[in-house]
Amino acid sequence: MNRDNILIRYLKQYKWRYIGGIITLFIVDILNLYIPQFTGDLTDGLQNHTLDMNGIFHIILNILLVGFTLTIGRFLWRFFIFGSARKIEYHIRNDIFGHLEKLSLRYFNENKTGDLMAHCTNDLNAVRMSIGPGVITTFDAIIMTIMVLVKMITHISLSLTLLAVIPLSTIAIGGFFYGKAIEHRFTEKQEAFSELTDKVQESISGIRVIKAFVRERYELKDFAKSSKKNMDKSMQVVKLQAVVMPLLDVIIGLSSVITLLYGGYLTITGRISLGRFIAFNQYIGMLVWPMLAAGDSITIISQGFASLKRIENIFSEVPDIIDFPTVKQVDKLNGKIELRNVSFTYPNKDIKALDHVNVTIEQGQTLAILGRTGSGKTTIANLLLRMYNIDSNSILIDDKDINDLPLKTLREGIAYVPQDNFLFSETLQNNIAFGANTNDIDEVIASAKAACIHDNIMDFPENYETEVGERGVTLSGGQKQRTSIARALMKNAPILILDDALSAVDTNTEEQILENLKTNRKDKTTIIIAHRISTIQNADHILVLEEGKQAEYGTHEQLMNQYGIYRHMYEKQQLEKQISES
Ligand SMILES: Nc1ncnc2c1ncn2[C@@H]1O[C@H](COP(=O)(O)OP(=O)(O)OP(=O)(O)O)[C@@H](O)[C@H]1O
Repeated sequence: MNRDNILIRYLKQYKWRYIGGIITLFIVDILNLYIPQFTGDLTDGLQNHTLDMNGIFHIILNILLVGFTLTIGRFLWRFFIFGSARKIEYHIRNDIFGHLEKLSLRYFNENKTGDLMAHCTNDLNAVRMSIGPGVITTFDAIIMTIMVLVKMITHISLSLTLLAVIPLSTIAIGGFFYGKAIEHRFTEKQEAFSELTDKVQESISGIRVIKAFVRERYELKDFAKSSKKNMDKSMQVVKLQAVVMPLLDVIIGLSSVITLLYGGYLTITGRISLGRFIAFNQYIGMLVWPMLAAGDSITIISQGFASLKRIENIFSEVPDIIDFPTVKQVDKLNGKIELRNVSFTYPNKDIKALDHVNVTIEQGQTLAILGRTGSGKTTIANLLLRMYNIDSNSILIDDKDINDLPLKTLREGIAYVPQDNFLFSETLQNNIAFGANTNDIDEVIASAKAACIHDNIMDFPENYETEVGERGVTLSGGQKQRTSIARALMKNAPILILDDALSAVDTNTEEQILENLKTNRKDKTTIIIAHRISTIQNADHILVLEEGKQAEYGTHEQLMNQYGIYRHMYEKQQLEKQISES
């Protein structure tokens, strides 16, 4: 979708409203032209004594009627065009969000949250301004200019009108270069704003760390730097406007002086009447606005284009984790998993996160993954969830290549407890029911009981209605972890992945949760990533990773007999246990 297509697609949807708005604007501008004509007729009538009181009332009535129609017309074009611009802004914002949701983790690893937020707020605002006030100002300026010129030529004098056109042409030429310059400066201003938004977002999210490390002063300095950059870039836009706007005034002033001089001469020499001279002055006054508006509309539209280009960058990002053409019709998973010689390197990294890993788990079995930090455990979870693409026939689920499974079926078939236990700023009930098709409180309670968090929740004043704050800040680490387990259990998926999900619970609770899993997840597959051998020793298969490589693989007994890393870890942990108990 290129930049023109984005706008045209949305504008097309509202074309009748835009056409209605522009026609109304056209009518308003035509009617506007009659007011100078009426006042001119009034002046001539009074000067030549050709008007009686009835005639005066008649002209005033006409002015009032035109005034009334103008009021309605102005309401209508505002309603049509400003209303459509707001609606288009609403649609683009939703579409950006929808598109962002389709993009892979790679995109979010490479792009900052604050930057994306700025696209959805500030840039969209600039686009709305260009398709609302920008459109109105441009059309109004063009229509008004043409009409006034026609009226001046037909009603007053061709030579006078030509004098008025000369400054107009300089504005048109200058406007082109001004537009380019303002678009460039505005892009820089929006980039600085993105950076600033990102700084605010990151600092507020990390406020606990900032306080704990007493980095408030440093952060403030850093923030002030971003804020200054934002101000400087805004000032560059303002400076350009500040130079150009008075120049417009000068051009307009010069044009008025010349035309007034020449118009005065024509009146004195009797070539035009006094009434026409007055009407002409009013027409000149009516040309001032379109000329000023030309500056405004160039600014607004150029800024809109600069922002549209930035928004277009999001839309042009093609989602890379999608259903491939080879996708098969599969509605649900059973739970057999096979990793065949899996090797994987993260985008923009040289080191292999996984290196020739081979694992087979039948439906209903449990696989435990052990290994030092950074050995590739979470990477296996990422690949099973297809957060990143992997070569065909490396991972098979239910004997089918993972790339041939519909993404929806795959992710619906896996319940995942991530390491960071992210919770939404919602009630506990809604958080636990997040991935399930129901919000039923009995099911929520059953899952919470299985995750050993129910008793804690019942101690909260509002029980399951308790709001957990942003990212779950009002809960302890262990409570967050068990809520996250409850959320995964409630999904009741054929495959469950627990990524270091029992690290913040004591050994008794851990045992209880593992026991509950055994009964609740009979015939369902479970992958447990852990550091404690006590967590995983009953698993059907144990995979020990070392720098992405499959160091050991087997059951507890088999690995104990190998006298390798696993046995070493086991003995070390046993010793630690004995020391802590003594
Ligand atoms: N999004 C990413 N982009 C680039 N490299 C990554 C990314 N995530 C992880 N890595 C790298 O891949 C390797 C394996 O990371 P992974 O998260 O799988 O380790 P892990 O065994 O789960 O570690 P831990 O026990 O600390 O959670 C590490 O070297 C890590 O730096």
